[in-house]
Amino acid sequence: MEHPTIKIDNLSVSYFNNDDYALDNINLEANDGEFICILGKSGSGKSTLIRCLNGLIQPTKGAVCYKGKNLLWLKDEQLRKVRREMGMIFQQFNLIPRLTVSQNVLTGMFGYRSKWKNFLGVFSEEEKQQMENALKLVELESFKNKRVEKLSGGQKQRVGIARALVQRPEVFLGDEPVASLDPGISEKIFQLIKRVHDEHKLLTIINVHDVTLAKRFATRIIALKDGKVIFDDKPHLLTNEVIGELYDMQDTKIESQDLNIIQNAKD
Ligand SMILES: Nc1ncnc2c1ncn2[C@@H]1O[C@H](COP(=O)(O)OP(=O)(O)OP(=O)(O)O)[C@@H](O)[C@H]1O
Repeated sequence: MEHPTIKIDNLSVSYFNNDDYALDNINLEANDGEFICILGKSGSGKSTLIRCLNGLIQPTKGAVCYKGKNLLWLKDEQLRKVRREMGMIFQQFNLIPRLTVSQNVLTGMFGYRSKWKNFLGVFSEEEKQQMENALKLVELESFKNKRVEKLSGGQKQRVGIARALVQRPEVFLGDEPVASLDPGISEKIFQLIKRVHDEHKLLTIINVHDVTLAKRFATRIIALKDGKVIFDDKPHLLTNEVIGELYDMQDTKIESQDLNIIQNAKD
């Protein structure tokens, strides 16, 4: 039997092992080809959910399964393999600032190589070619010898995408990847993520505050409120009423310009 790429069963997470749940009984399946955006107010549980998907956070109750395997049951080596198949980008980029663009991208291959090769920093011609291809896709070939600390936020996120790409991922995760970027740059980063998604036929799951971006790029939107899923459907079905409920604006008539205010109101 074919398993869903990701299946979440009765997932709850409490950071303090008490009744205060960051995620409260989540159930969902996600499959290759889906471009899922997770929406929700600050503190609604978006980051917690995305970090459960690759085992960075463990469930307090319930299970996260990747291709039919419960992450909790995997041995360290198996979990490393799963993580290798899940490229991830972050709000603060998580790059190594003093290293160059190409060195940062090459670190994305570490999961495929021996420890001593990583320690010595020796890469084959094929690996270097993979790095060049990824930099070409994110249009940073001419920056490859530049230190990452000298780059703009948008360029740093493109390095993050290239690093995730050389992992040869099957799942692409983003934890607020555009929250620190200007709207125009955010749009470009989403276009790039969509291109990577389409070319590699990935399952993409991205946390985002920007309702407009989510509606434009996602094939499915999941909305979280207080750790619970309150909407899980196609973007065009995300009505202003649901958006109002999501952001506690039920009594306000939401006009399209309000979406810009919502998306910029992080806290
Ligand atoms: N490391 C942690 N220790 C304790 N509580 C945490 C931790 N991380 C998150 N929480 C709590 O869990 C809840 C969900 O947080 P989470 O970061 O998942 O939400 P979020 O929707 O991603 O928020 P934001 O948009 O601000 O990043 C919040 O109440 C938060 O305070």
